[in-house]
Amino acid sequence: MNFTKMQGIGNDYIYINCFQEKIGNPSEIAVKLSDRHFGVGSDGIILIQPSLAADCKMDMYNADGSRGKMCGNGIRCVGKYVYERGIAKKDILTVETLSGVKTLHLDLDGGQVSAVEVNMGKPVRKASEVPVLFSKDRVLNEPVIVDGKEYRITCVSMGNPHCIVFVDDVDSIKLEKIGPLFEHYPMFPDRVNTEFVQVLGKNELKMRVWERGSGETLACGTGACAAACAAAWNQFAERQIKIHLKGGDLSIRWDGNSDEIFMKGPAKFVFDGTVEI
Ligand SMILES: N[C@@H](CCC[C@H](N)C(=O)O)C(=O)O
Repeated sequence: MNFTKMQGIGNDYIYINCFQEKIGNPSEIAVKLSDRHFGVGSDGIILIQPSLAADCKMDMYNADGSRGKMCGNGIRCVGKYVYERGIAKKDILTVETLSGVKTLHLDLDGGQVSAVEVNMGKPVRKASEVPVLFSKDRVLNEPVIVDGKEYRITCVSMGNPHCIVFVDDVDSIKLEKIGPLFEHYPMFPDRVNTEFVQVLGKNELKMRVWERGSGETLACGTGACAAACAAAWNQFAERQIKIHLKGGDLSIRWDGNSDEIFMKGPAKFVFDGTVEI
């Protein structure tokens, strides 16, 4: 099978062009290829497929084989792939995802895509949409006890579920230990992506993420949007925010009129390859 490895600020996935390849067992392939010792090595796989509703469709699987409904860093890479590999030579693209059709604006530089802005849609702040078992309709800065310590959580759905935890110092968080405890916390029946966020200023956040199904990743696009929303919602920050993640920076803008969140950042090819599956 032919594949292309790509990354968006270090959140790396294996992209499979399903205009050409047919795969019947994506979950198994995600587990096999994502393995960093016995496979290609990635945070998961993303299938680029034909769509009746948009220029293409994206179907993503985490490294453990579970399916994600949306992937912010992945969708920017899909935009670059679709444009540069000639599937749709348009600087405004639409991509169908399990959480709806998203519109992408490509920045072009000498025929190459240098950055992509994605309309990520409206954040959903209802607890039932995350989904989270909580007596309140909205989970805003609520206390929870994890591993004997109190954390304050805010829950946001960006098509996929996020639990945002504001902390004083993200670097001191023992993510390998605390990440899985949040992911499997009984309050989240579908597991959850957890973002630990430090407020650096009204327009600047620093974030580390433990992703459902992939563990610590260098960045999470939907997580960055959820963190921006949670920060504004808690009045810790304004609606235009730069977020520093381990793998690089994302610019997030939450439009006050439309309630839509726009995420902008880079997308890069790493290499093309062929693998036996
Ligand atoms: N890395 C992604 C999100 C991938 C899916 C997530 N782990 C889930 O299961 O919801 C991003 O950049 O948004």
